[in-house]
Amino acid sequence: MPVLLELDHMTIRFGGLIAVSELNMQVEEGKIGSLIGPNGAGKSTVFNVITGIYTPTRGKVTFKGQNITGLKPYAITSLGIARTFQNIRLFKNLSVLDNVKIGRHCRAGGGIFGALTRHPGIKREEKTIAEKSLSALDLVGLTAKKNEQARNLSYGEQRRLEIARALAAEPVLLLLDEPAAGMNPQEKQTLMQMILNIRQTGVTILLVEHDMKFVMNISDCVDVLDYGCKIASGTPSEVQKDPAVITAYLGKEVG
Ligand SMILES: Nc1ncnc2c1ncn2[C@@H]1O[C@H](COP(=O)(O)OP(=O)(O)OP(=O)(O)O)[C@@H](O)[C@H]1O
Repeated sequence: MPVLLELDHMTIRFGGLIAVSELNMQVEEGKIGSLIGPNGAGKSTVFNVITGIYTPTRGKVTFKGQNITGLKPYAITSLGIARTFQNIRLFKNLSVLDNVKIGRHCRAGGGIFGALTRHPGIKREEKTIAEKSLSALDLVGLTAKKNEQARNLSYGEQRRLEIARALAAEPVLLLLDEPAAGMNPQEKQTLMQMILNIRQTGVTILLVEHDMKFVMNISDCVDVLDYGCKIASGTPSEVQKDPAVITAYLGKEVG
């Protein structure tokens, strides 16, 4: 499969701390990749570099063959990378559907003038936003709750709503930061099926996740970070057997 995302010797420092060092990593089109590692290993920092929140100190990020290093977050989103965050970031007083529509803003071109004048192009655009948002809700199984206030959803549903919002941007690559955090086993099962369904639609997925069972069950390939350095990379079964990974997770079960 062609490589969709590539990090080439990506390094990022915060003052004296090297948070990620010389990271080489690839995500192939159509795959589910995972980035794992103990607390503070640098996983979220990698997501923040890919999405343009941080500019790497050294190295390069390539997406669909284009160098995206140092581009602004909105530019990266409009090229086709969307993400969710570790903590829930919903507008709790808005409806479920409106929360998803917000995720679509990067694809909307009408601007404030068009919105105020109710230009016909804007009406068409609003129709597209509604349709795309509804299909994102369908993918995460929340269609029936579209008119509910986000605050009334269960925890697992709120996390799925965040994924729908990211999907509304019609990403080619979806980054999920600890999607299973805080979920019960039933919610994790639903989430896993949902991620597989999203992949079926052609979206490539990269996740950061602490739940090893979840990672090992769903991933095509796994990269392991420890103290900002990549210590292993491979299929789930290769990574689980890797002595460096076992040492990094000493005392914890990998898989
Ligand atoms: N903006 C920042 N300024 C200074 N240091 C930072 C910043 N962001 C991250 N770090 C540091 O970089 C290192 C990597 O942090 P990061 O959050 O990427 O790890 P992580 O693997 O995602 O951890 P966790 O699993 O706990 O979320 C940590 O030592 C962290 O304290």
